[in-house]
Amino acid sequence: MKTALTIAGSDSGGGAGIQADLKTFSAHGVFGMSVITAVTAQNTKEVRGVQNIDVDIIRQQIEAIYDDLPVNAVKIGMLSSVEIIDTVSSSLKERKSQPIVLDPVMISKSGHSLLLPNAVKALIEKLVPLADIITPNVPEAEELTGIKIQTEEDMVTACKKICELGAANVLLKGGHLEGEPHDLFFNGENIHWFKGKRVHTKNTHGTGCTLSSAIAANLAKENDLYTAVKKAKQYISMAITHSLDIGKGHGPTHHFYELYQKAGYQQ
Ligand SMILES: Nc1ncnc2c1ncn2[C@@H]1O[C@H](COP(=O)(O)OP(=O)(O)O)[C@@H](O)[C@H]1O
Ligand SMILES: Cc1ncc(COP(=O)(O)OP(=O)(O)O)c(N)n1
Repeated sequence: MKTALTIAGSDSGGGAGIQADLKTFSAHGVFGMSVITAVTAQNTKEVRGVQNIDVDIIRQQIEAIYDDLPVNAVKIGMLSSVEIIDTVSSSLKERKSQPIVLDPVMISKSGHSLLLPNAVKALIEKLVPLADIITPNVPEAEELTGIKIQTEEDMVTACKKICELGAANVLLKGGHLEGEPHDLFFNGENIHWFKGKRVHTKNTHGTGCTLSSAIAANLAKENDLYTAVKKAKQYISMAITHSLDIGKGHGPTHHFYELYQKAGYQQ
């Protein structure tokens, strides 16, 4: 069985973070492992509190996994401080080889900051060059590049700038723009649009986490990067189509393996 590791924060409400990642891995038939970097007190409406995990225990979690278990792909999510970014990047550098998907989590849908402002520079310098692909949403790409993104042309300009920052590949998610949710893939040379159809629902909590961990799961299963993104886009579209109307805020994406099989999702 293939394996994937998520290095991210815990969402007590189960819709985003580590919980969304592990559900996504399972739905792909991939064995999931986790390194928890922060615990959030969160539900579909709000983030009430955040407790970062001590960097020593973050390092120990990574070492415990790599000293014993195979890791076929890694997804990085919420790493909120410079210290945590330094710890994770230096530990992963030592362990090389596996593909890394970086979701540069900055702010939750409910508006809570999940990355300290002084940590953006560390994310760019330490994590971006380590990743095989980075998957910012529009506000995150704006923060990384300083470019205001309002159109698909702006997305192209921002993707190119993110590659200049050292990213090998970029998937800039278009969910925050008006119109259909088209995501732009740029590999440093060519662009490709992964087109979506907007599902008119408020239940989109954890969409970014779900997409990035689906890419990681598909990479763990030895798909090439383009195919991994293509399948992940199919997966997130279904996960939003069948999202759950639970909680009083943004309900979560849906992750049942049988549902995806019935809908014809090609694993
Ligand atoms: N309402 C929607 N219907 C269909 N796809 C969507 C919708 N909202 C977002 N997406 C897709 O979900 C993925 C996550 O996008 P986005 O919401 O922009 O990221 P984030 O959760 O990081 O803010 C992208 O592939 C995006 O195109
Ligand atoms: C613990 C934790 N990590 C990441 C996020 C952000 O997740 P995302 O998939 O971008 O979903 P929304 O917050 O935008 O719904 C999070 N909320 N919590």
